[in-house]
Parts: sequence; structure tokens; C-alpha cells
Amino acid sequence: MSAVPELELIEGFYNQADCRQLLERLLDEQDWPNNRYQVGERWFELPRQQTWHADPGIRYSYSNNLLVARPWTPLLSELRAAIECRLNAKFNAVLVNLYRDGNDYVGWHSDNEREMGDEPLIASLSLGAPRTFAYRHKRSGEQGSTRLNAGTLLTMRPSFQHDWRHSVPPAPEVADPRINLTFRYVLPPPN
Ligand SMILES: O=C(O)CCC(=O)C(=O)O
Ligand SMILES: [Fe+2]
Repeated sequence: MSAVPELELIEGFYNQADCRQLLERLLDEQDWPNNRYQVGERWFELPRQQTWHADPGIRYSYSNNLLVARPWTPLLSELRAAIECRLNAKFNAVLVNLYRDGNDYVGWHSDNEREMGDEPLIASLSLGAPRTFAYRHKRSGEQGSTRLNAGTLLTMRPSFQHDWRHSVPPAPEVADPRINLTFRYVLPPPN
């Protein structure tokens, strides 16, 4: 259940034992890059770490120079297959975010890049420390939030990106890491 119809929550998509193992494997296997990036003359530091994996030929300009597409690892492919099967959907890319502790966050945004087309369906799997997922309507300002526990699969329907922004705000009391994977379908480049 969730407060807005554009979001669908499936709690316990993975059980707690599986979640612990998946988190450990991802922390260990993912090769987290340096999270500093440059825009013009200025350097910024991303307030989390992330890797981007996509099928061959898929290009995506999220955060411009930060995202170099990597191949799917066996573990990421396994997660993709399980989620595709449950949701009866297809994904060709995943953004893996590591929130090292409660100081890491993602600011207000919507995932509406042109490369995802007009109807972006995004599936988001959470592992590790529970964090708050907040959303705010672009026009009315209506706000809401939901807690994303380990093992929760959140589906964001296309209209969610049209009408709402979302964020995972800092939570300084959280000491443990969280990994979130957002599976996406990016349109192949035209040619
Ligand atoms: O960590 C989350 O739950 C959300 C991540 C997110 O919004 C994104 O990757 O675009
Ligand atoms: Fe997002």
C-alpha cells in the first residue's frame, strides 16, 4: 500500500536473510568510483556513491560525466530477472546507489530524462538501512513519504515522474549503509 496511486510498494520482495547477503555481496563486488565530478570549472562531490550498468549501446546523460555505463554483473542480472518477472516489465539499465550512512542522500529530482521516453517505469529495490523516501507534487506542493525497508520493491509508475519530485533526505541518526537499485528502460539511441 502507498499513499499515492503512482507508487506501488511490495514489502518483503526479498526476505531479511537474502537482503543481508545481497547487501554484502554488492558492497563487496561493486567497484565504487570516485564520487567527485566537474561541471565547468567547479568540482562537486556526489553525496552518495553510484554505479550505472546498461545493455550494450544504451546511453544516458544523468549527471552528465559521472555515469560511465558498465556491463551487468551476474548478481545484477539475477536481480533484474527476478524483478522483470514479478512486474512483467523489461529493464535495460540500473543505477546502483550506495548511501554509506545517514549523511548520504539524494536531493529533490524526477527521473524524467528524455532518454527514458514519455512513460518511464522505474523499479526500485532497497537493501540495508531503512530510509525515508519523500515526494512532493510539482504543482500542488502536496507532500508525502514512505519508509523503504530492506527488501522493499517500489514501483514508480510513469505519471509519478511527470507530477512529483522525490528525494531520500539525510538522516544523521542512521549509521548503517543502504543500497538502492533503480531499474530503468532507456530508449536505444536513434540512427
Ligand atoms: O534511493 C532511493 O530510494 C531513490 C534513488 C533515486 O531516486 C534514483 O536513483 O533516482
Ligand atoms: Fe530518482
